[in-house]
Amino acid sequence: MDSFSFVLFGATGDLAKRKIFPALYNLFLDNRLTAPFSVIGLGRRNWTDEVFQFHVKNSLNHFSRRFKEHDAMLDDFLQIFRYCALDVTNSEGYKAVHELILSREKELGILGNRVFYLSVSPEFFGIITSNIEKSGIGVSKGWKRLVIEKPFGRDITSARELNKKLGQVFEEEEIYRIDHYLGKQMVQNLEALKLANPMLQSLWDNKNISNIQITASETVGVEERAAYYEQAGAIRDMFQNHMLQMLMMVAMQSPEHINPENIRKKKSDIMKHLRPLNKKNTAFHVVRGQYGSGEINGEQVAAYIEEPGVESSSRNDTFVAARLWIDDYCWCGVPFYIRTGKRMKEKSTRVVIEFKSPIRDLYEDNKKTAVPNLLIIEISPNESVSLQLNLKNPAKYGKTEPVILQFSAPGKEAPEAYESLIFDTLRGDPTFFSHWEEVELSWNWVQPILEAFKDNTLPLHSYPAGSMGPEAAQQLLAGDGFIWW
Ligand SMILES: NC(=O)C1=CN([C@@H]2O[C@H](COP(=O)(O)OP(=O)(O)OC[C@H]3O[C@@H](n4cnc5c(N)ncnc54)[C@H](OP(=O)(O)O)[C@@H]3O)[C@@H](O)[C@H]2O)C=CC1
Ligand SMILES: O=C1O[C@H](COP(=O)(O)O)[C@@H](O)[C@H](O)[C@H]1O
Repeated sequence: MDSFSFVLFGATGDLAKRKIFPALYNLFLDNRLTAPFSVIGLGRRNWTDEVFQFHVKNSLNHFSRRFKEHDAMLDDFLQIFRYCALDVTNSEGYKAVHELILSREKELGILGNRVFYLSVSPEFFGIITSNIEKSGIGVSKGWKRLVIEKPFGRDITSARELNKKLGQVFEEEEIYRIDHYLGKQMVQNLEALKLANPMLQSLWDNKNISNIQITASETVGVEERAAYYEQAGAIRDMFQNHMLQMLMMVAMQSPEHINPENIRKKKSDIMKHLRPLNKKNTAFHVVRGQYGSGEINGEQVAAYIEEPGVESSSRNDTFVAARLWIDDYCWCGVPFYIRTGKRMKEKSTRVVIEFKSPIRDLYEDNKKTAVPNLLIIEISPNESVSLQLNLKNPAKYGKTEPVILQFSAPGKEAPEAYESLIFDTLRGDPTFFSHWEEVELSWNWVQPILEAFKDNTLPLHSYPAGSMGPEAAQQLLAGDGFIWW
């Protein structure tokens, strides 16, 4: 690993304290940050280095499971942090940032490699990159990398505009677009599951698979994010990015050689073969929902339209389900079902692969008890891979019964998503970041849905909080002879 400066815009904000500082700390504790490095936090608040270091310590106390008071490693870690007050819209302010970066590079022997991490509202992405260029802080003897958070635009037009702005300062290879789902160990494992297991690889196609389901259900509601969520809805918040990224990871063909370029190409190929929606057929393939009041874990919760900051007339989507078709030789004829929603029955992100069921024909007597073979990949929170098989139970006179073989992945010890994504940024591995081509193709695919939602040409189904979404989402599969697993 090279030495580097980590310049964090939005260092006083929520994401920095919850995810970025704990991720850096874990990497530090694990000796994965071996070369000299400097962290420079930026925000509008008038903080000193000491106040900033105290803030980082507090964040670790709350959000890092490895925090220990009075730890020598902790003290060493905090000493690396410096703070500079900056209003990102004021180009003059970048001079002080530049001086601080240079003086720390000199002091620590850092070779000019710089990460610019934009943990700020996307409205600032353009102005910050332009000021990085104007101020000269992007010019050094080393490499430069830009890390940005979602949302990347709010539709195809704004995403293209944003990308054009970033492209004036950074090359595509220098831009690391975070989709934290790509940092989850089980999403990264989707690739290995196929590639390292010829048995599964040989079954991964339309000859053997009847349908694939991807679910991300959450029990939380809109929380304190109504201002953002009212503009986003489930379609922009989860579907366009996390859900489509998981689809690409599940469906992509194995490249001959594993490298970031080949993986990206294979992922983009999936998006290129997604059958496009249009105004007429969107209602047939997409279900829009919004939670009503209900009960979750024994507690009564309010309807979406009663949440603070939400208009009582809001028709925003808190649930989306869709049927997608990939028109290529491998997946032709296999429906992919995707659903995501807030205030659902359980917190679970999972991929279920349902295999075709010849057993029903072979064992007439067992028609009612035999189930299809399922490969269930639980992405979070209980990382695991399970296989549902049918076996005869001698205690029940040889009746066939479903049995589950399960492997539980070591969730707690594995690096968290941000840890592995920040580490990949530092070592320059873009495999698990969203490439512009994938982002553009994703926006392009969801665009008719955005328009249908805006024009209200799709019904808005209410679902009780604590359920698995509206009945219409069940019907989406029932019409094809399937059920959600
Ligand atoms: N929080 C989360 O869990 C997640 C967040 N994200 C994304 O991460 C990004 C940051 O989100 P989050 O941390 O929640 O946001 P916050 O509102 O908590 O923090 C915003 C940060 O931006 C800084 N800021 C705002 N205006 C200016 C300005 N004019 N000049 C300089 N700094 C400014 C604030 O500094 P100060 O207050 O000191 O001015 C603060 O540090 C967003 O893009 C968000 O969509 C993505 C996934 C999850
Ligand atoms: O990006 C987002 O993801 C979270 C869900 O993430 P998870 O890692 O807990 O599955 C979601 O709650 C949030 O609305 C969205 O912005």
